Formats: sequence, C-alpha cells, structure tokens
Amino acid sequence: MRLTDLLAGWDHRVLQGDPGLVDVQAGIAYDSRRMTAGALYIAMRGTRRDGHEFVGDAVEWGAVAALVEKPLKGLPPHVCVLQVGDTRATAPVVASRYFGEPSREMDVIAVTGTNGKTTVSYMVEAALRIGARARVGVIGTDGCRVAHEPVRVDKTTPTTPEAVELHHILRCMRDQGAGTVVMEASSMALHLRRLDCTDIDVGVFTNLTPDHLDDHGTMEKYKQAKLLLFGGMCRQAVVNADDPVSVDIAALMPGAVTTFGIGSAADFRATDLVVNHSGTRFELYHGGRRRAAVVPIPGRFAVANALAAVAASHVLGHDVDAVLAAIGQLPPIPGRFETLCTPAGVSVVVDYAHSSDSLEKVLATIRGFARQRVITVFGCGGDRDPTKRAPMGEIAGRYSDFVIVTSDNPRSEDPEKIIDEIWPGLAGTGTPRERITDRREAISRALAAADLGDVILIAGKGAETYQIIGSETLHFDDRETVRELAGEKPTR
Ligand SMILES: CC(=O)N[C@H]1[C@@H](OP(=O)(O)OP(=O)(O)OC[C@H]2O[C@@H](n3ccc(=O)[nH]c3=O)[C@H](O)[C@@H]2O)O[C@H](CO)[C@@H](O)[C@@H]1O[C@H](C)C(=O)N[C@@H](C)C(=O)N[C@H](CCC(=O)O)C(=O)O
Ligand SMILES: Nc1ncnc2c1ncn2[C@@H]1O[C@H](COP(=O)(O)OP(=O)(O)OP(=O)(O)O)[C@@H](O)[C@H]1O
Ligand SMILES: N[C@H](CCC[C@H](N)C(=O)O)C(=O)O
Ligand SMILES: [Mg+2]
Repeated sequence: MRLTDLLAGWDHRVLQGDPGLVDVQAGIAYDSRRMTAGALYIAMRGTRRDGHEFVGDAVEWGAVAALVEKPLKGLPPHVCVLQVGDTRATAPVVASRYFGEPSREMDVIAVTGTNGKTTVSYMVEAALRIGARARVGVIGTDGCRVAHEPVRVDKTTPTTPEAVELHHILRCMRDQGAGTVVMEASSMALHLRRLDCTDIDVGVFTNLTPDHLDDHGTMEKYKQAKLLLFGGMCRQAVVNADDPVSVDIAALMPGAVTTFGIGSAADFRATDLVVNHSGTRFELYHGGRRRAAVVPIPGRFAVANALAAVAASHVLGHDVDAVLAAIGQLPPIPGRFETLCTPAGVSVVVDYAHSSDSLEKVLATIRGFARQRVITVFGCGGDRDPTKRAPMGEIAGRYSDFVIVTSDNPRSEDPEKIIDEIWPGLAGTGTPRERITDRREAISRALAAADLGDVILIAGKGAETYQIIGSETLHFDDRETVRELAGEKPTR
C-alpha cells in the first residue's frame, strides 16, 4: 500500500523522500528487533527507551520508511521519513488502513473494567456461539482465537495488543469467518491509544476498583483512562449500574446506554441469587419479563458478568432467551474459579484474583459455601502496583482460616520483599499464617494441611503457565501442580 494512502488526511510533514513513491509491502513494525525488509517503522517513546534511537537499526533491517516525532540526522536518502505530532496516535491510523479496516466489517464489543473482562468476553463468546451459532473472535489476556482455533500472536502480546498487531489480528479473524469480535480493553491500552481507529459497536464497563496505580498514579487518572472508551470510541454502552462510574459513562456517551445490576434498578436486573459450589441461580428481569437463569460459576460477581454478557449480546440484536440458555451451558473458563477435587475430598479453587476486590469477591463466595476451613495460598506480582499488597494480605486473613503467602511472578523484585509488604495486612487479622516463597512448596503445604471438606483457594495466577523470577520465565501451572501433588477427581 502506498505510504501517501496510509496517511491520507492525517497531518504530517515530509522530512525526506517521496511518500508517493513508497510502497509499504511488508507490514508495519514499532520494534526494530522485529523488522522485515520492506516494512514501515514507527518510532514510539516507551517507558525505558525511545524508539527514535532505533530508526537507524530499523533502516539497516530494511525499513522503507519511518514515522517519527522529531527530525533525525544521518539517515540514508533512500528512506522516506515523515514527521507526525504523535506516533502512538498515528500507529492505529496506518495500521487499520494497512489491514483494510477489518473492525468495520465485524461487530466489535470491547470490555473494560478492573475485573471481569476476560470472563465477560468468554461469556459473550459462548452466548453467541452456542446461542446464535455465530463465529466469534476473542482477544484478551489468555490469547486470541476464533472459535477453538488460535490466532497466532507473539507470546508477549499484552491483554490488548498494540494497534499494529490488533488490526492484523482483526483481519485474520475476519478472514477466518468471524462476524463478531469480543475484546478486552485494558486501561493501559486505552491510555496508550492502542484502540484508536477501531470501530467499536458496544463498549462494556464491568467495575472500577483499585489496581494498576503504578501505571496511572491515582484512581482518578485510572478512571479517566477507562472512560476514554466511552467518550466517542463506541456507539453504544453496556454499564454496571451498581458501580458509580456508570454515571460518568452515561454523561459522556453520545449513543444509547444499557444498564445491568444486582442491587440497582437496571435494564437487566438480577434478583434472588442462590450460590453453591458449582454455580449461581438467579432471576433475570428484563423488558417486563422475569426469567429463571443460571451461571455455572459461583458468586454474585459471576451474575454481574453474566448480566453484562447478556446485555451486550442483546444490544447486538441477539435473543435474550437463547443467550441466557447458552450462558447456562458456559464451558469452564481456564483459571477462573477453576475447581479441582482431590482424592482426599479437598476442593481446590484456582483463580486469577490478583487485586483486592477480586480476592475479596472470590473469598466471600467460597466462605459462603465452604462447610469446613478455607485455606488461601496467594502472592502479589513484582513490578506491579505495590499498594495492593497489604490490603490483599488483610482480605486473605479476614476470610480464611489459614493463609500461606508465596510468590506470584516476582519479576525484578526480591520475592521476600514482596511477601514482607503483604505480611502486615495479614498479621493484623491474627489468622494463622505461613510464608513459603516457593509456590510449589506453598501449594504442597496447603494440601498437607487440608482435611476432608476444606476448600483451598490458590489465587493470582489462574491460567498462567509460568512463574517469572528475575528475567527468567519458568514453567509453572497451579492446576498442574495440584494434580501432580494430590491427584484429582473430576468435579463437573
Ligand atoms: C510498560 C509499557 O507500557 N510497555 C509498552 C511499551 O514498552 P516499553 O515502554 O517497555 O518500550 P521500551 O523498551 O521503552 O521501547 C520504546 C520503543 O522502542 C522500541 N524498541 C526498543 C528497543 C529496540 O531495540 N528497538 C526498538 O524498536 C520498542 O518496541 C518500543 O516501541 O511500548 C510498547 C510498544 O511500543 C508496548 O508494547 C509495551 O507494552 C508491554 C507489552 C506491556 O506489557 N504493557 C503493559 C503495561 C500493558 O499494556 N498492560 C495492559 C494491562 C494488563 C491488565 O489489565 O492487567 C495490557 O493490555 O496488557
Ligand atoms: N465482576 C467481577 N468483579 C470482581 N471480581 C471479579 C469479577 N469477575 C471476575 N472477578 C475476579 O477477578 C479475576 C479475574 O477475572 P478476569 O480474568 O475475568 O478479569 P480481567 O478484567 O480480564 O483481568 P485482567 O485485567 O488481568 O485481564 C477472576 O478470577 C475473579 O476472581
Ligand atoms: N495482566 C496482569 C495480571 C497479573 C497477574 C499476576 N499473576 C501478576 O503477575 O501480577 C498484569 O500483568 O499486571
Ligand atoms: Mg483479562
């Protein structure tokens, strides 16, 4: 595609070369280490480095053109160099055009919120696949796929991919026959403009509670990042009426807003929740009708997620009864309240709760149905918001009978220091506790301590299959570890 067409109508200055003569044939790259000869390089400023330092490398690897924010000296004359005001804002423009604006050819649902994005995405996918026989693409924390076919992406791809990857993935999904895509919109992605130029039909808001304060600084800035999705980026919104942020969203939204809630009056409202170890029954009130419903995940939060998925599907024109029936048959979501039962009669819940609110919601749910003791094994990620550590310790102590604090991707931090920061919150509750830095040993200790009828919660990693210690990524899987150490009896 000609460079002039990629940038048509977008403010830019030609620093050297003739963009009318440049044909970008080999894609777009923002990382010189992943350049292909014939591609366009986009220089972006990062948290550690500035992509402008690597334009020379990109050219050596065969870049035919570069997009930059400032003039650079010494580049060979055959390379076309264009200056724009903000390369992060320009990347989605050129990426969406390069891949033929795939988001316009599909229904796109973007889910934002602190917790529940992956879960709601999987619920929407099940609702449309089972309830409407639709081919749905899913983009999020646990990868990208259309139906059961994975869409190839780099292992390091974040929850919400950079615009260059995002539009490539959307094109692949369209080519694989997807008519709808449901994707997670992380606050960092919204802040870093990865979702600009994506044609989003429905924006879904689940909730806002403390997390990612290392990235955003304050709750207000974190909220403002989430609100970007609703300030003109999506046509319609589906919002959680039980969360006060829904009021901010309604004030911003140019299009229709559909609400869901458990406590509050809402377009989709759940009442009469009955929770047990395998799921939650509730009554759904919508459009003057009452329907009996079930979601095969225990907890009030699971009902909130189901309501979000039903409402989003309904907004896209799908039948509420069919969608609700499909959610009743939701396949287990890896690492989200995934329950294993050991031959000794102990239930082990492996869950991705890695923030205060999610840990509290999951533990309150377990406490509600556990007949015996609740044993919690958890840690907090290194190089991630340290302000959540002591509060998570306190929550674990408040809801459990025994807590083992361990490691969860310490990354560049000292694992002992992370545990030191969790410890005061836990110690304040007086709950019996141990610290065992090695996660496998911690799980082993919990299994040894548990008796018939006890429930062990192993929180924080969910479906992750690794433990990042320093710069090493080692294979580690909570579920596999439980099976290896204790064996398993299938539960459902
Ligand atoms: C912390 C953060 O925001 N990182 C993003 C950032 O990377 P960075 O700041 O580390 O990059 P850098 O090393 O400073 O380099 C700056 C630029 O120079 C380029 N470069 C660098 C070195 C080189 O030799 N050649 C070269 O071209 C880099 O590719 C980059 O474009 O810029 C990159 C693209 O330019 C992003 O892909 C990267 O996202 C990484 C993958 C990431 O993990 N981000 C996190 C914060 C994230 O997005 N998380 C959310 C939230 C998850 C959740 O909800 O829990 C997510 O959506 O996953
Ligand atoms: N609506 C909810 N409210 C609070 N906690 C929830 C909710 N839904 C799920 N959780 C909890 O949060 C954990 C993570 O859920 P999920 O993976 O769906 O969230 P996410 O928003 O995609 O997270 P991430 O930001 O890491 O991608 C779950 O394992 C569960 O413990
Ligand atoms: N996507 C999130 C989840 C982290 C989960 C937890 N296991 C950790 O490593 O902190 C992140 O990268 O911040
Ligand atoms: Mg997720």
